[in-house]
Amino acid sequence: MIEATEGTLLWEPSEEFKRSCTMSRYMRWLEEKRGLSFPGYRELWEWSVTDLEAFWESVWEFCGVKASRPFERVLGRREMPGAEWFPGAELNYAENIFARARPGRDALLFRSELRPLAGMSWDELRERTAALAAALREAGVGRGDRVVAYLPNIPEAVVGLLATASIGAVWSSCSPDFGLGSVVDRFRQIEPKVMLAADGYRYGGRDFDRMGVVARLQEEIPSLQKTVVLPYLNAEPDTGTLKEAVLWEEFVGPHAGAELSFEQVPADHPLWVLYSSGTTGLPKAIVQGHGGILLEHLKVMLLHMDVKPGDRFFWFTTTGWMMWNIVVASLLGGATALLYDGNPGYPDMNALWRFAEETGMNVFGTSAAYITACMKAGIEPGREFDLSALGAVGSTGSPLSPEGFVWAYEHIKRDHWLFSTSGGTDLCTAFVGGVPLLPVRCGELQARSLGAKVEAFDDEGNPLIDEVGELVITEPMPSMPLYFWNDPGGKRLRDSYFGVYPGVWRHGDWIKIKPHGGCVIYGRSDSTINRGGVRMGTAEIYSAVEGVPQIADSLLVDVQRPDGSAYMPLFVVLREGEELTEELEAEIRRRIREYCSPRHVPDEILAVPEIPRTLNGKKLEVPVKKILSGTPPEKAASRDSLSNPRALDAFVELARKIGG
Ligand SMILES: CC(=O)CC(=O)O
Repeated sequence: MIEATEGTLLWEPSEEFKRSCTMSRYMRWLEEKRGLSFPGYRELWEWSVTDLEAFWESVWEFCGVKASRPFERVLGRREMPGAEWFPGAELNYAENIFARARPGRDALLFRSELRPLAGMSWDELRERTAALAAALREAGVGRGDRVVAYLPNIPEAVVGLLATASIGAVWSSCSPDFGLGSVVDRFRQIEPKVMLAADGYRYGGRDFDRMGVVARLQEEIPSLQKTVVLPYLNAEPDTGTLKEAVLWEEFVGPHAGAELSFEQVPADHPLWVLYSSGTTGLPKAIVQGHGGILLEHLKVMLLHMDVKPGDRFFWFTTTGWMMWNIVVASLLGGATALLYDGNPGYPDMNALWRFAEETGMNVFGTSAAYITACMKAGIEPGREFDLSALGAVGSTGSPLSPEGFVWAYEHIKRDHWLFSTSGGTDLCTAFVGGVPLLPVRCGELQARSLGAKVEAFDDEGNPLIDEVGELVITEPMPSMPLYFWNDPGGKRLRDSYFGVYPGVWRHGDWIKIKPHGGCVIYGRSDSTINRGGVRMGTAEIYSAVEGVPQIADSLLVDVQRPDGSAYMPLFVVLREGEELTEELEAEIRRRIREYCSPRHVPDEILAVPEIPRTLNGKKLEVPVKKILSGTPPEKAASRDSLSNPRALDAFVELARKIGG
């Protein structure tokens, strides 16, 4: 039995592992080509966040970026917001993916509840991408136009992204289990020309026909000129109720055999739009660029996740989470990207471990919540499956508990590299996490990533070591948002990240940086709720819940229990004379499932007299979450800053009951 205590040494890379990892090769390359020698990772990291230009230039060179025009400077401007990366360069993200193609080998391996295990070779990926790109062009899509996808995590989504990027258009995806309202709130903002949509999907053995939602999306998004329907659930979906709709094969078929060409775009040309939603307003439509994403993803894949040509890389995700973009980025390392669409707990909790055996998976990435669920289910993947190819397990989404670390070493396999990693949608990367040269300690992320000057700040903006503080990034990173869509003057972007510490990125997580460089993340300091790979701001859930006539107000928090499991209660304030009946609860759950996502249906619905609010009317999500997690109420919230301090009492009482 290994003791689940934070800081316990769980695994050390062997000398051979260290010698052969790409990070070591990069260090040898720096010595040989740049005359730079570093005794260890810590010194390398210090250099990477100090001499930003030299570091990012070396990543460009070492990783062999393909560009039709070189950059004039690495950083035009260094300040945040507004840093300018690689001015002068012209390139294409998709071209860089295909530059690492391994002819005759599988680019993708996929399986879903509807499709058996199958591969797609690099040649086929190229052909399909070329055909779709040509079809999009013919449909009038050009540089800067938006193509959106309401597709599951299947090869067509990867083809869609690469085709869109190849022609310089802008990609954006939502998973088909997102409800109508969430998709409209995202896609309508960016005025797409074309939508690629699946007719439905299967999850946990149940079929979900989405043609009704697709029809409603067409009504709600007037900019759409064409909808391409992928028969995924049904061989012959009924497109009768749709306007300007065409089946996938009819759309791309006439372009079979087209040549794939790559529009050359500046580094800051928009590549895709990701979304992050908070407590108020529409989800932020975050725009990231070809050059910035390419450099950051090459760094993460090659140096931090140590993805090598021929590796089989998997992360359990949907197309509505940035980890899907990371899965696509594994192609930059020459890996085969593994895609899985379905319920990871169906038909039982071994579903993904079975997939790991079938595919000879080398890297198994998932959410901390999934590891905790496996632990609770008492499964024994290491005993039941041949995981001999598995070298690394990655965890993200929320902090992995010490028990989760120990479970992985005791029940997956003793000799593997478990990296817990953290970052987010806003940069589409992990900026704290895996380093193949360092040991794994229980409950810790190994280190801050290269080029990521992550610090813990106190309220006054002083850096902290060995104390919990706000996670900030004090130097620009290339994958930071170029801008938010529809944010003239950049006000919303500034308010979102730079409002607390001017010129410094405040991420919205709590972090402790330990003296030896390991980090512990304590979850969100804001109120985004990430469940099973679907990240949603509470504003969207409130709008679904508060649309129920009997509900006057609501509050949702996702609390992590000490054993790592999640508890997500929804608090509702009922209108005068109403009662929280079973029917009312069912209606609330139905609305959340349909308008937001099934993953955000609460564990429990509880009636409270009032929702605590700040003096300027904001719901007190973080303090309530802290109280329910066991923080003494007087430390969690200052009653003076509340408009209704008495409202806290119900939560303090509940915390006592659940032993928080
Ligand atoms: C890498 C990550 O940070 C993923 C997430 O939690 O959204």
